[in-house]
Amino acid sequence: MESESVAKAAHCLLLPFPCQGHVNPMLQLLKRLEHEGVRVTLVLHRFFSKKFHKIPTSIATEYISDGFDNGGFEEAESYKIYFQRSRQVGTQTLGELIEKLYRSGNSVDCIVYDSHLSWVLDVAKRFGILGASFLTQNLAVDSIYYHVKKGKLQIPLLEQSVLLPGLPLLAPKDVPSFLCDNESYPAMLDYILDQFSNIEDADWVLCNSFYELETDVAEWFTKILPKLRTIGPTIPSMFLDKRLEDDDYGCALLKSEECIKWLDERKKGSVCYISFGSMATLNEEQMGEIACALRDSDCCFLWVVRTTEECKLPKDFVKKSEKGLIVTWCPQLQVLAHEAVGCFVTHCGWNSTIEALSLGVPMVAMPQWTDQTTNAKYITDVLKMGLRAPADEKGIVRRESLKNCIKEMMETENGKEMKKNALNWKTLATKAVDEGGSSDRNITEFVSTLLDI
Ligand SMILES: O=c1ccn([C@@H]2O[C@H](COP(=O)(O)OP(=O)(O)O[C@H]3O[C@H](CO)[C@@H](O)[C@H](O)[C@H]3O)[C@@H](O)[C@H]2O)c(=O)[nH]1
Repeated sequence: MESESVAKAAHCLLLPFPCQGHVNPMLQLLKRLEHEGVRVTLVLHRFFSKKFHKIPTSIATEYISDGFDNGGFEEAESYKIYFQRSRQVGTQTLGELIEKLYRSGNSVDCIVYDSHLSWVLDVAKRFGILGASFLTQNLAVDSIYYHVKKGKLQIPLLEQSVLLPGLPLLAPKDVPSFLCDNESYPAMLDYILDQFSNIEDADWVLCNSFYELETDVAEWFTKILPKLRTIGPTIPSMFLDKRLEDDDYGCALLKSEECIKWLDERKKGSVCYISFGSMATLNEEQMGEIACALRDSDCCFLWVVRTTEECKLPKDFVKKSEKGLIVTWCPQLQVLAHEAVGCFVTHCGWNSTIEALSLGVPMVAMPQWTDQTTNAKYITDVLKMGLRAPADEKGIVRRESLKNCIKEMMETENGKEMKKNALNWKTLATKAVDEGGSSDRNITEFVSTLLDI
């Protein structure tokens, strides 16, 4: 009876930004809210839902349109056109969805939306619904963008370093890439900054980070945004506090290939795992340098090369051997949790970064763009659990540099020290989400607001 009345009390829509790196943390929050007795509906962009390899049937799912139902960003003529039209059509179709739900007696109390979809807050307000903005990048990056949006940091950042409250001194190479080069992707930069156009009006601001990880910047930010709460790492409980069983991500854009059996046959700490996430595209020269670094390294390797990137591999490169395995997609958390994995060469997407620190895996940072440059700075200088592979004047990380970084991580005392630091972060991350931890308390506080409605 009790759970029935709770279920009636709160219905929350969760609306992720349509890409893998944004849907994963939202799904974890969804499962946690469900676990606490909140009724949740996942709202997906229609084009995005078609890309999924699997969406669990247990998740109540609804759809909205962004005006590009067949291809999303890829269908639009430009980012600018996509962002304008998706805001307009999204506003309309989300409103229609809420009305439809009302008519079927399924009224909505709160919408948790990816902060990149800031227009959702206007829709929530129009219907008198609570709006919770979900920051899927970390507070350091959010703070930098916030300062730019509020006119407190002038861009482009050329030569000068930046010092902001609660953050280390950031050289131009450490700030989000769009702030140094604000001309290549002006529409994308505007869109990113727009996360902070109305954030003060959100009823809640949730962030996929944890207090112990970003204490100083969290303290500063909560003075500006009193409703800001860290709720991460939003990775499946089975990899952290183990409170929820059989709790994998559940939604995947791509089908994972078998690689755990291959890892099972490798020695503890002997494999270097390489992945550049779901979006980054490397040029052929860079792919060739990575291939040679891996071929010439003493360690084994597991390398994720998405199907769209495979044509850039050197023609004669062997895809499966004793030493190495190339897959098009893998169950990354299981891979990072595997004892054979000794280090992770990463593009430093925030999910990959927080997953690696939650599983105690040291990293070699090869940031490509956006927030990844700032995450790389954190991995090396703040978390002290990795090295940044130096790039040359063309922006390419050469084979010798990468090989040396991998060797240092896997074979030296310095590498051992970083592994120790990584394991320390793993402990702190687990504590944050475990019962009574900082993120757990913040989620409980958020849930109690929903249940009080
Ligand atoms: O073979 C793979 C490779 C990746 N993943 C998962 O895919 C996600 C990738 O996310 P992330 O590391 O954040 O990279 P992107 O997909 O590139 O994410 C985009 O979104 C992030 C969150 O905003 C940003 O930090 C990144 O810079 C941006 O590129 C992670 O959960 C991984 O576990 C897999 O499951 N299997």
